Order: sequence, then structure tokens, then C-alpha cells
Amino acid sequence: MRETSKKLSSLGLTARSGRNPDITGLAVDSRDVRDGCLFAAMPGVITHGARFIEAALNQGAVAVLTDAEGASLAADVLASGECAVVVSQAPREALARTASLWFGAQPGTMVAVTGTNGKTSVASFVRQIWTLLGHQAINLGTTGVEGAWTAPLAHTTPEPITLHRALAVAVAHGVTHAAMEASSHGLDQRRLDGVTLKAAGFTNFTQDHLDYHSSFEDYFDAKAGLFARVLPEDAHAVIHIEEERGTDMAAIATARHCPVISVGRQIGDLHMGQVQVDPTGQTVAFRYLGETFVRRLPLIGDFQAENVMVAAGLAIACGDAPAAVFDTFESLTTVRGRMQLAATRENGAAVFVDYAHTPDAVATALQALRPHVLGRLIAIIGAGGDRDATKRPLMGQAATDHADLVIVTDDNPRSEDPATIRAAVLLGAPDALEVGDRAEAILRGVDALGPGDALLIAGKGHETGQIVGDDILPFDDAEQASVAVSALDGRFA
Ligand SMILES: CC(=O)N[C@H]1[C@@H](OP(=O)(O)OP(=O)(O)OC[C@H]2O[C@@H](n3ccc(=O)[nH]c3=O)[C@H](O)[C@@H]2O)O[C@H](CO)[C@@H](O)[C@@H]1O[C@H](C)C(=O)N[C@@H](C)C(=O)N[C@H](CCC(=O)O)C(=O)O
Ligand SMILES: Nc1ncnc2c1ncn2[C@@H]1O[C@H](COP(=O)(O)OP(=O)(O)OP(=O)(O)O)[C@@H](O)[C@H]1O
Ligand SMILES: N[C@H](CCC[C@H](N)C(=O)O)C(=O)O
Ligand SMILES: [Mg+2]
Repeated sequence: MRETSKKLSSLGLTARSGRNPDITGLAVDSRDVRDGCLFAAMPGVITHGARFIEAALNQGAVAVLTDAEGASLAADVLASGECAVVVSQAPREALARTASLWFGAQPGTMVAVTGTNGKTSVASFVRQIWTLLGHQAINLGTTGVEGAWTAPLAHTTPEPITLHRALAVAVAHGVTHAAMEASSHGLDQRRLDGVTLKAAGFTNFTQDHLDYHSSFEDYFDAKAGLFARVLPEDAHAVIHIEEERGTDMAAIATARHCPVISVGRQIGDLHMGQVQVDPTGQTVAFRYLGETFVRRLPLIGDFQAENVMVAAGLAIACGDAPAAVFDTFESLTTVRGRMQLAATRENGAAVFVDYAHTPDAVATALQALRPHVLGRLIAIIGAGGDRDATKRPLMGQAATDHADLVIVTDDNPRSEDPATIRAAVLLGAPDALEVGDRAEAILRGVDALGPGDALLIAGKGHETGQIVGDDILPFDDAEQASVAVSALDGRFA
């Protein structure tokens, strides 16, 4: 996409010197600054971006957006007055709005979904529903940009410059509808404050990310920002009302005059009646405002049906006819790495790959599989390094509570000692088998499968690499599952 030049003032920014230079690009990292750029020097978790203002100026920055702390930190460097300095009390919001104005285009129909678990699933289901209804649609999040236009993304909710560049390119490719994930980091850092939403969704609220957020309340407040701040007044909120904090979230939306479509298992504008489970899916009597729609979902797990309801609520909130939305259900496909049937042994035992990486997700995924399993349910779990350490024993406990055999292995150790992470998981799963090497753990898990058994490989879902230190080693759970099944069932000549 060609980035032309724009006056600083046309990006909604006023320099304290009154300077109004032509801006030829935006950068949030000094290393990305080019001649004529505006450098956004943001207060970070590790350091303050203002420490890199000198480097940015040396690389040709003509304007700096920062906060009072940043301006004071870089006072000496900025003293010459040659650079336009914008000091904002809310620099991250300012960056989000500036990025939105700079790139200038976003799909006319956009929704965002937040919640501890289920964001990728809901965003994908919304995109699938829209596509089946004939819209040019994408979803953006953990699995990148998918749908009518595709691109990789490094974050679940990208920082505003990356986000708005992606949205503008999508529009240039004819995309009219976009469903995005709003992570708690993304909301806290105001990454999506420049997006104009038609509706927003909430799936659930359980433990994760307590390494970043100082408390559960702080984590909730970050998520609530979607309804308290980002969602425009009068735009729809689709809320899983039966989940923890669902009613609080609905009250926040209602206080801002956002109409609420409530979703639930047993109550809500959209909820589930009778459910009939089959080996590869479920037939559900969905109830929407007094009408019943009996539809088969080719998806395993109550939680997937709940995610589909949130997705349907979002599509309805954006104007599609409810009956047409329900008619798409039978064509929905599972999201890669979410309850994905990765391999089947000759004796019929199934191997599923799932992205459960929180205590609630591990419990939910195992409980969802249970009705489909006649024999034993085996779980392979691990926890990521440099992430919430308090969730590790709770993940072990959840696996112990809901599986018959647990194997504890490595996830993405990142900078941490993998044995220390496993030890923390094992605190909650003292009877588990410990197998550090993930490929060997999968082989052992597959080997243990008898007729009627099932194996859940949790934690890495769609990921295709294992992050060890600064390296990303190729690793794909679904592929390893197939390799293990082939090796054990003698399909290798
Ligand atoms: C904790 C966190 O979210 N950090 C993100 C945040 O970094 P930060 O602002 O705290 O960075 P910092 O290191 O303190 O540096 C401060 C500033 O100096 C700048 N800088 C730094 C070095 C340099 O040479 N020049 C320079 O300009 C940085 O760009 C930054 O703006 O802003 C950066 C730029 O936008 C992000 O890359 C970075 O993501 C880090 C890498 C990360 O791992 N984030 C994860 C935890 C994350 O965001 N995950 C969520 C949730 C996933 C989920 O749903 O579970 C996601 O949405 O992906
Ligand atoms: N509605 C739900 N309730 C509980 N657990 C869920 C729900 N939806 C998904 N999960 C579990 O969470 C895992 C991750 O799902 P998904 O990727 O959709 O969540 P996410 O919120 O996007 O996660 P992330 O925080 O990594 O972006 C799934 O593999 C499943 O185990
Ligand atoms: N978006 C989540 C994904 C976690 C996936 C798990 N495999 C891990 O590495 O912890 C995070 O960054 O916390
Ligand atoms: Mg996600």
C-alpha cells in the first residue's frame, strides 16, 4: 500500500511548538523509523520509548508523539526544537486514532470479541458465517488474517500501525466485513481504539495473564474496556450472560446505551435447548427470541456451540437475518487447532489437538470430549514460559480432574527452564507421567491408546513452532500425532 504524506494536523495531532510538518510514515519502534516519520514514543512495560527518540531523530523522524514523562526523559534531545513534539495524556489512544487516520480505510462492518477463551474461535465463526452469506470477510487474531485476504500477524491484537495497515490493505482487496480479537493486552494498550465497531462480543472470564495484569480486577477492567470505551454508544453488545462476570459486562454495555443480545446455555436471547451428540458433532435446538432453529454443528464440544452463538449474535447485530445466519451453521468448520481431529489409530482411538492453555480451557476441552469417549481419556499438557506462572498447577489440576491419564510435557519454554515449568504443572498433577520432549510425549500418549480411548494434545493448537530461548523450532502437534500413529500402526513401510 502506498503511504503518501499527510500534515501532522490532519492526523488529529497538535505539536506544542505549533509546527505542522508533512508526515510520510508512522513507527512505534525506533528501528522502523524512516525519513519523514512520526515516531510514537510510548511508555512500555520494560522501558519508555522516549529513550529511543534520539535514535529515531537520527533516522529522520520529523515528529514525536509521547507523554509528559517521555517529553521530560528526552528533554535534552528535543531541546533544539527542530522536531514537532506532540505531548498527550493518553498517548496510546492518540496513536490508535492517528494510525486509523493515516491508513484511512477500514471495513465498514467490524466486530471485536474479547474473553479469556474462545476469541479466535468466535472471530473465525463470524467470518465463516459472513462468507457463507456472501460477504467479503476476514478474521484477525492469533491465527493471523484469514478469509478473503490472508496475512500473518505476530500478535492476537496487533499494535495500531500494524492493525490499521492490515485493515486498509484488506479494504483494498475488497473486504467489507472484519471480525477481530480483542486481547486484554491489546485493550489495555489501546491497540484497537481507532477501530469503528458495529458490535462487540464477550465469551467468558477466567484466569490467564496474571503476569501482566496486577489482579483479576485489573484483568477484568482491561477486558471491560471493549464495552466501556471502544464500542460506540448504541452499537450492539453480544454477551455470554451465564459466564462469570457476564452480567457485569452487560451492565457496562447497557450503561452506555448499547443494546445487549444475551447468549447462554439455558437462558438469554439466544440459548440452547436440547442437544444430541454424535461422533463428529452435535445437533442443537437453538432458541432465539422465542423461535427454535434445530441445526447440526459439525463441531465437538458445548463450548464450540456457545462460541457459535456469540458469533451468530454478532452477525445478527450487524444486520444479517437470523434465519439466514442459523442456516449457515451446518457448514461451519472447526478452527485449526481447536478440538481438531488430527489422527485416528487403527483401533479407532482418536487424537485431538486443542489450544487449551488456561485452567478453564483444559477443563472445558476435556469435559467436552468426555461424551464422545467410551474408554479412557488421556491428556498431554504443558504451560508456556514467560507467561502467567500461577496458572501452571491449576492447569495440572484441571487435567487431573478430567482425564484418566495425564502426561506433562513442554509447551513453549521461551526464556525459562522447561523443567521448572513442568515441575509447577506437576504440582497440580502429581500422578502424571513427565516426558519433557513433546514429540516423545505425543508418541507415548498415542501408544497408550486402546480401542474406545481418546487423546487430547493441549496447549499449542495451530502453532507450527516451539519457542525455546530465542529459537523457534519447527513443531506441529497435528503432524506429530499423525507421525506417531503411522509409526505405531506400522503404516511406514
Ligand atoms: C507486554 C506487551 O504486550 N508488550 C508489547 C508492548 O511492548 P512495550 O510497550 O511494553 O515495550 P518495551 O519493550 O517496554 O518498549 C517501550 C517502547 O519502546 C519501543 N522501542 C523499543 C526498543 C527499541 O530499540 N526501540 C523502540 O522504539 C517499543 O516499540 C515500545 O513502544 O508493545 C510492543 C510494540 O507494540 C509489543 O511488541 C509488545 O509485545 C510483546 C512482544 C508481547 O509478547 N506481547 C504479548 C504478551 C501480547 O501482547 N499478547 C497479547 C495477548 C495474547 C493472548 O490473547 O493470549 C496479544 O494481543 O498478542
Ligand atoms: N467458550 C469457551 N469456553 C471455555 N473454553 C474455551 C472456549 N472456547 C475455546 N475454549 C478453549 O480455549 C482454547 C483456545 O480457544 P481460542 O483460540 O478460540 O481462544 P482465544 O481466546 O482466542 O485464545 P488466545 O488468548 O490465545 O487468543 C480452545 O482450544 C479450547 O480449549
Ligand atoms: N496467546 C497466548 C497463547 C499461549 C499459547 C501457549 N502455547 C503458550 O505458549 O503459552 C499467550 O501468548 O499467552
Ligand atoms: Mg486467540
